[in-house]
Amino acid sequence: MSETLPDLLLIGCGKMGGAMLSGWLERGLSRAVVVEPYPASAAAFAGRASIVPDAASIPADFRPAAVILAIKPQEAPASLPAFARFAPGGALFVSIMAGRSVASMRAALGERAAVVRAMPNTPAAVRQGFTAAYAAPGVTDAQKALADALLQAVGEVAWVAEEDQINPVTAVSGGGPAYVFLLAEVLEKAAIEQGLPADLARRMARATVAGSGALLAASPQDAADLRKAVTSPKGTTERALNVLMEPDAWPALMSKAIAAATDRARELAG
Ligand SMILES: NC(=O)C1=CN([C@@H]2O[C@H](COP(=O)(O)OP(=O)(O)OC[C@H]3O[C@@H](n4cnc5c(N)ncnc54)[C@H](O)[C@@H]3O)[C@@H](O)[C@H]2O)C=CC1
Ligand SMILES: O=C(O)[C@@H]1CCC=N1
Repeated sequence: MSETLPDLLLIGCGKMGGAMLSGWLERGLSRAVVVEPYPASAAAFAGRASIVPDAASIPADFRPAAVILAIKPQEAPASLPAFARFAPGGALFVSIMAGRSVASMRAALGERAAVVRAMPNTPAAVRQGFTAAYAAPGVTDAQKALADALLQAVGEVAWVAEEDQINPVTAVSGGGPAYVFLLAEVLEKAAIEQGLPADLARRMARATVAGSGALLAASPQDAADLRKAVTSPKGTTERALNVLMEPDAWPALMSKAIAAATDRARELAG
């Protein structure tokens, strides 16, 4: 992997596109053009990337190696045709849109467009993301290597062999940070209910989630073993886990939640 990432065109600089751009800029990017109609969304990148409001304003001489599609999946049919002109030049389209299928993107970009579907997550902003990616037929080895380098620049990467596998990935790791942040929220609330001051509850919840994540990242042990290491026989944690791990509690709820999100990703195929 080269030290500096190649020229990129980012379409949509919202929460996820912005998170990835932060990571790429930190890593070193030769040139980035960002198409973002709402100036406030991209304001944090002024001076570090060229920000333009629409496809017509992209500098005529700009030849991006990759075009990152980071708009909402519902906006793709109306927005993508304006970028089809980059396909014949060999640009790789990397879509992070939930659900939106390769077939529907090629309907807008041209049937020969080289497309990778990737599903990152917001820890990419601190280069600790996880992305699973799928390379559509026709993507060359060099293009796949380019996508891999871009995605690795903001965290860990895995490739899947079947396009549909991106949909459960979207449910698990794409949305996963939201479930972890929800854990911090409900832990804080429960601490306050037990009489702790609000500022202490907030600090405890954040530090516990962040510290546990750091331990999990650093440890070769399974999550279950790290859990068991906290759980003294006949102790306090065991009492809490008896509630959380009842058959209709966390395990069943998580299965139901992930199935619901996977179904929604499939609905967004287009
Ligand atoms: N937020 C997340 O954690 C993740 C989001 N994604 C995917 O990333 C995509 C973006 O999601 P978010 O960043 O959350 O949404 P967002 O709403 O924060 O960002 C979308 C951005 O696109 C801009 N935009 C709209 N139309 C445009 C156009 N025609 N040209 C250029 N920019 C345009 C909007 O102004 C906005 O800033 C979605 O497809 C989503 O499925 C994927 C993984 C995780
Ligand atoms: O909620 C969503 O649809 C997007 C995809 C994964 C995370 N955010």
